[in-house]
Amino acid sequence: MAMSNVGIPSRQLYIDGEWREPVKKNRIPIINPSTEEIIGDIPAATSEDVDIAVEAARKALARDDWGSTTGAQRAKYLRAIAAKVLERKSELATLESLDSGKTSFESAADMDDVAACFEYYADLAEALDSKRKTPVNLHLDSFKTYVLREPLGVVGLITPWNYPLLMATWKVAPALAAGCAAILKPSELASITCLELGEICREVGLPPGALNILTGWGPVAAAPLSSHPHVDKISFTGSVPTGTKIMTAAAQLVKPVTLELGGKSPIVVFDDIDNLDIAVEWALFGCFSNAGQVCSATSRLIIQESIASEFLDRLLLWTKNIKISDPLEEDCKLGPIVSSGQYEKVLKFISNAKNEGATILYGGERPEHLKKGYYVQPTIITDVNTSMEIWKEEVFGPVLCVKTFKTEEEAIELANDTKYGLASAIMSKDVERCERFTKAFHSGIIWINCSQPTFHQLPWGGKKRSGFGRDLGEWGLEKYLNIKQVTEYTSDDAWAFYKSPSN
Ligand SMILES: NC(=O)C1=CN([C@@H]2O[C@H](COP(=O)(O)OP(=O)(O)OC[C@H]3O[C@@H](n4cnc5c(N)ncnc54)[C@H](O)[C@@H]3O)[C@@H](O)[C@H]2O)C=CC1
Ligand code: BAL
Ligand code: NA
Repeated sequence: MAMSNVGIPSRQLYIDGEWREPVKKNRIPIINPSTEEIIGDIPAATSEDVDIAVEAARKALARDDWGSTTGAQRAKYLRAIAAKVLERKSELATLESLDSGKTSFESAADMDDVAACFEYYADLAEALDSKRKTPVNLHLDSFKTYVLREPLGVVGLITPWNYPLLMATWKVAPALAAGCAAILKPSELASITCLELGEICREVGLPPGALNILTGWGPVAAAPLSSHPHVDKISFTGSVPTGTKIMTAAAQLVKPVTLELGGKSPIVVFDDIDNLDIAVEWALFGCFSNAGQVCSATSRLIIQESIASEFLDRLLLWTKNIKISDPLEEDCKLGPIVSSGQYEKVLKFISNAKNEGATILYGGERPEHLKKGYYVQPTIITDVNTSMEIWKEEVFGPVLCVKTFKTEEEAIELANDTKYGLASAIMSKDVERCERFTKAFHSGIIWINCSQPTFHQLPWGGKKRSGFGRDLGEWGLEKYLNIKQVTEYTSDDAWAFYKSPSN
């Protein structure tokens, strides 16, 4: 087994710029999914702590050191955070792998993305200063008008475990760039690196209360944010059932939400591809990277019948070549599933598929050489029909299901045959066909001749049951802004709607 010299820090809740013990003093064990061992614990916040954090956030907004900052001043904090993340990159990446089971290569890439995302929103924060006040010309002499972009207020950011620090950053960086005060609630399954973000904020001198980090159980530590009268918005990434609960609670207060809820994304492969192996590798990466625990995983392979057999043969060879091991081992390409609960869920999806009549072409079990840890082999399932659970439901594990098609019409129908709409991929060298599919796919993200590359300049989010609103890019910043119109009457003349009593 790969050994790590990195110790697990023992932290409290990060509230008002300092570490605070939760009011109820409870803690939650941290489990390393590759050993199934308890390696530390995190504080478990309750509604009492949420109230304290919300108050700290409100005070930060009311104080000049945060509430009156310019975008350029906030950019300095964001850049300092990015620099600290890079300084601690190797340690943070190891912590991410120990907590979530991510391969060390993927954890290190996440830390680079985290730093780059803070840098990107630092740029946008600076650019916001010139857009803060935009005059609007009405072609009327009697009015002067303008539009202000202001921080929306106190925002609740509820994030998942599949990219723990990166998904938090997709929300924290733009929220701080906008000038909001935020309360981050990471997933109880992987919170270590998000707590370290608290230490980084303390070290760079981020004004107290601008970012508060509460770890704990979802229904106890996160639900109170959705129903809190002084939380102005919720931005959430996670499951559909939890997204529904958050939206229901927020609706009672007409609180805006953005929801990123995962999917069952298709990858459509045509027989005109130039290079089979290149397409095979994208199909593999699209479903097995991060052990398939990716909201945008292209977990439905829809392949043209004429090349299906050859494609599957190559896919099998590539799949057998994937190194499954402790995520800290060199060249590991598939680590464990994040938790025992998720592991059991993935295995159940596979056994249900078998019981419904599908064929497990490869995998489906714990790898023989790994006796401990929540490992599942990369799994390829064929003989799938569209009424099966494995075709319809998000597995969130390394499980690819395969269907074939003959015509373009059939391919698009299969691709869109899902309640979700996050991402869709097409592999074809026919440029016009790719354009037709770009238009026909019902999703927020389109990949052409690839699957999964993600850039923080581009909007991220879906439609249908995958949710609404966008993270990343300028769209990821806009949602944390209040758009305020200001209309000033500048004429010396009376308005003269009513008859004046003095005439
Ligand atoms: N869209 C995505 O990126 C993700 C999708 N998922 C999907 O969700 C499934 C279950 O994973 P979970 O960890 O159980 O996801 P989840 O949706 O329950 O957890 C995500 C976050 O929501 C919080 N949460 C839980 N209950 C809450 C409530 N009542 N109110 C407010 N926040 C609450 C959790 O503490 C966590 O921080 C996965 O198998 C996968 O299908 C999971 C993680 C990420
Ligand atoms: N590339 C990843 C984003 C997600 O799974 O949410
Ligand atoms: Na963990």
